[in-house]
Amino acid sequence: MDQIVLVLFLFLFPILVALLLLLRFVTVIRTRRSSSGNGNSGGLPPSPPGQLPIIGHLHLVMVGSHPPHVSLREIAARHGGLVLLRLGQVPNLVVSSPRAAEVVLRAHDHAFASRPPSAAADILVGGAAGPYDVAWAPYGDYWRQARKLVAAHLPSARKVHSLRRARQEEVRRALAMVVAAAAASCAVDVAEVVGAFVNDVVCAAVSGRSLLFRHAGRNRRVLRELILDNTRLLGGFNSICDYFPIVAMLLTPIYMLCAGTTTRLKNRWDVLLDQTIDEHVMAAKPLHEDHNNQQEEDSRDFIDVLLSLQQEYCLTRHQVKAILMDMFVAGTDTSSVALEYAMAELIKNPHVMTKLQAEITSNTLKGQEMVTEEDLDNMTYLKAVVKETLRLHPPTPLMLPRISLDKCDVNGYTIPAGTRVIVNAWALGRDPKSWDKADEFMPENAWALGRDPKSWDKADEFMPERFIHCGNTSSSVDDFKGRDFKFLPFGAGRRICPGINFGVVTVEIMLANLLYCFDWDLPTGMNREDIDMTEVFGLTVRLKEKLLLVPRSLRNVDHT
Ligand code: HEM
Repeated sequence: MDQIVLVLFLFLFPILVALLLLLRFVTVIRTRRSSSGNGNSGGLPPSPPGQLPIIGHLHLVMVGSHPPHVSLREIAARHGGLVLLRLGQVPNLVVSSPRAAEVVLRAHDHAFASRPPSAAADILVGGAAGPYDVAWAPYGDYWRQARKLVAAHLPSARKVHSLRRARQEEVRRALAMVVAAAAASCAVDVAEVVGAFVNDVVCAAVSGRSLLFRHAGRNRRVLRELILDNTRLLGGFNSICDYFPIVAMLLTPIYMLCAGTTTRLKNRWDVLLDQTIDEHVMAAKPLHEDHNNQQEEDSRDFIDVLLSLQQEYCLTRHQVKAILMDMFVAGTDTSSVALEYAMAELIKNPHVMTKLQAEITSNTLKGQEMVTEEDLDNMTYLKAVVKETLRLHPPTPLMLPRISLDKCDVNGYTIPAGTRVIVNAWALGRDPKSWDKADEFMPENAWALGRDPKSWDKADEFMPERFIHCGNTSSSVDDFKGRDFKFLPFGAGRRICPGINFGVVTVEIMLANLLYCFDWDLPTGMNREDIDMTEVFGLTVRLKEKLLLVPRSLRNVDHT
């Protein structure tokens, strides 16, 4: 098989290169005509020099020591908040300034409400009409229905509230892992503790009655692996098929090989999802006549809800599985990454940790063994710490890609229909023009001229206080709701994350308890400066090196 692929590759490669060069020639001529025809105004946004034949600007994003969101910020610093990059064959509009983000995500919300085609999503969650989940579905009737269904039943404020007891149980279970390490004076791998916790919280909400994925066991490990593989395949710039669609079409055998990895992943998902759906079907109880029975409604997990609405929404099993996969992937990795970064920043900034611990302790009844969700209401500093973490480390730094449905005008530039859009949420959160004090060091017009990275210092600092105005933060999720375009960890517009309430409360309750029950130190011999914040890029970013911290118990937690 490998030899056949090689022969085909050697035979087809020269033809392919010739075709791509021809295509490139035609594109350059068309681009020049379009720019000269429009003059400065109404032309395409600026593009950095250094575009290469065939790969375009791909090397500027992919090659080098920085992950793509950092490279893209450097490009923006030199060429502006709106830049056009040709990645492979595909034009990409990179949005890195709050003003440009507001025009794209608010003024032209409709034009940019779709997702670009993704070869991996087509296989993992796709059907005849494209992806059948919510996150990758193209804008249209199917997406509207699926999103309505998800938003009304899983992450709605009422449902999130009804799940608080289950969350508290999962917090207790996670704390037990830490208690054991504290008793033995051992370091814990923070990602492992918070990853297991978030996994169990999401599983409790999605497939509550089923223990298939929950708690230590093989299936939970498998689920974790599947989620990581999904974020690797769906994120980033490594999908040849997405950036070279003609290559994918012409070199079918190679395309099949690329697709092989994704198909194997999809098959593994199918086994787990079919098993848990079957389990639910077998155990299904007829719904009580009285559909308003709140208790009964609250006790149903998301799979119960999906199955009961399957006929009304005309959902196939394939579509049910696509939506479920979305919930596991979108709900799990994002919150656990946020928790890990929060702990990393707190250990690097001990004065913040001390202040936060004082606030948590003073807002929790004396003698109470754990913080409850009711206690969180008055913890303004905790909410500021979570916001500051998401500002500096948005778990999906480039959000999810969009595509322009129609030709439109953005800040005087013409954006052709079919342009992919990358919003760099990571760069928005560190834009020194937007974030306190950083402006002191900047001449007003420096953005367009390029800047000395040294002057990004303050915007790069972890300062939760910047979210506290007159001793108060606005309600926990207000700043996240996509109205403030310098801070978009959950995106904005019609495709904004529907899981904000769910994600934020999951992060807040776990973080509060980790700091209420324990003091945290670095392993012996390690200094704060030794903490390696190098990131691994994917749909979500994560720390490359394990964050190992030594807990010391502050109070007894009954974890039996
Ligand atoms: C800290 C936690 C989370 C973060 C930082 C986060 C971030 C994001 C971002 C940036 C997007 C893309 C928005 C856009 O294109 O404008 C998104 C979409 C999405 N998120 Fe979240 N998310 C989190 C938690 C959750 C949870 C808990 C769920 C579900 C239980 C969820 C479900 C989704 C779905 C379904 C979409 C796709 C929305 C669409 O395309 O219409 N997320 N999320």
